[in-house]
Amino acid sequence: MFHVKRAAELDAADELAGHRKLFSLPEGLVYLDGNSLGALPAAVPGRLQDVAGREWGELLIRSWDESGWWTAPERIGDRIAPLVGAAAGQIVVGDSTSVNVFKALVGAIRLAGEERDEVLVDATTFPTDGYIARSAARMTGRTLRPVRPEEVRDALGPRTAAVLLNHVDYRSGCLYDLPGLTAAVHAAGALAVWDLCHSAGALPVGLDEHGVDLAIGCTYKYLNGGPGSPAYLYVAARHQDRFDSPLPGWTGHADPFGMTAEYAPGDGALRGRVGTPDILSMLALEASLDVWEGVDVASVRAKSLALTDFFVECVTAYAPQGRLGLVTPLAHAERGSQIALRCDDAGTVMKALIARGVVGDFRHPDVLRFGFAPLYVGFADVERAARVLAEVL
Ligand SMILES: Cc1ncc(COP(=O)(O)O)c(C=O)c1O
Ligand SMILES: Nc1c(O)cccc1C(=O)C[C@H](N)C(=O)O
Repeated sequence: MFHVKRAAELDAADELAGHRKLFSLPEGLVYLDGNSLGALPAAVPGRLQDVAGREWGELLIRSWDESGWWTAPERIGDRIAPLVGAAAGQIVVGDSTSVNVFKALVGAIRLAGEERDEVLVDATTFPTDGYIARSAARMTGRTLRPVRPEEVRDALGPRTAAVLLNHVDYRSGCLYDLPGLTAAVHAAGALAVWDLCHSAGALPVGLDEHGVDLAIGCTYKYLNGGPGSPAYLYVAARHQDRFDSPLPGWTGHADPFGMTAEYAPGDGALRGRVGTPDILSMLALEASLDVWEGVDVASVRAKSLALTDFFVECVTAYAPQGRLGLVTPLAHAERGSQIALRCDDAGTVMKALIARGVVGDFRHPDVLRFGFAPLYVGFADVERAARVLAEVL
């Protein structure tokens, strides 16, 4: 009873509580998987109908200009920029995260110069980053060295060209020290490339403030862009002139409609563009970003920590002793916006939870993962999730 009452008090005091009505969520569902696929902002279906019916159906090819389709990648990049602490003109939206990992890492290796022949990658990373890093290193004649994030500082040296790191680990929910690690990478004369998939929209990133070189992230998690929504690429302004994309497609050309045989890169963020933007997904993302109007990322972070603290508190109070192990660090400075719990039969437990209306996910081999999206998850949801988890166990 204590935790039910406490949840009601916390919800009553929650300044972001009003944002939940901006989302379409099934009645009675506790959705704790916004770190994999964010919920649907209620305004998106109407906007998509307009894009398909009027902009595509009626205006047809005129929409590239008249509906602003052509400039959508940079325009939407500028909408994402304040959420990750970047000034305008440094982010371009398009392609998948995997493709942007490739652009960013090869771009960073090229910026670092020929004499630096080693690339460091987080050994515990979400697999696609590791796969792409291996290929990027192979193609550029560098050696790939996978290291655990805590080993990065010792691994840096005069050979290091670039380091690809995750701001928040997808499995453990561990938040890494982006300012400190970026500074260490710079002290070694290398470039830092950060994957923001699990932090953007959940906590302050401070790309400009901390001097990050390049970054990428998806938009379908805490940014609620929808399944397969395009990812983004950040190239710090100071690197843009020398950023040499390994995928120099025609839409990143200085004069795309000049259709010249020679490639001449465009200025600024648009140099990160490749081919024709995926307009339907991109404009769904643009509409979904309206939910951030007037939202301060610091208040999102404060609520995220309160939600995750409360979840740990409820699980500790309700769950049978010894059945669960906490994977995510308790220290706020080391925690993203998810709680990962180790449990022997995690796969079966998660299926049972989902059947009872509490959606999280299972990650091999034994992790129950719960993501807390502060714009639409409340404290009563948290209490219910912990209670149902305890019942299932
Ligand atoms: C850290 C990280 N990088 C990359 C990806 C995915 O890449 P893509 O959007 O290309 O599927 C994910 C999750 O899907 C992720 O968690
Ligand atoms: N991107 C995904 C997809 O297309 C299907 C299923 C899941 C995903 C994910 O986002 C996985 C996610 N990056 C993770 O943290 O596990």
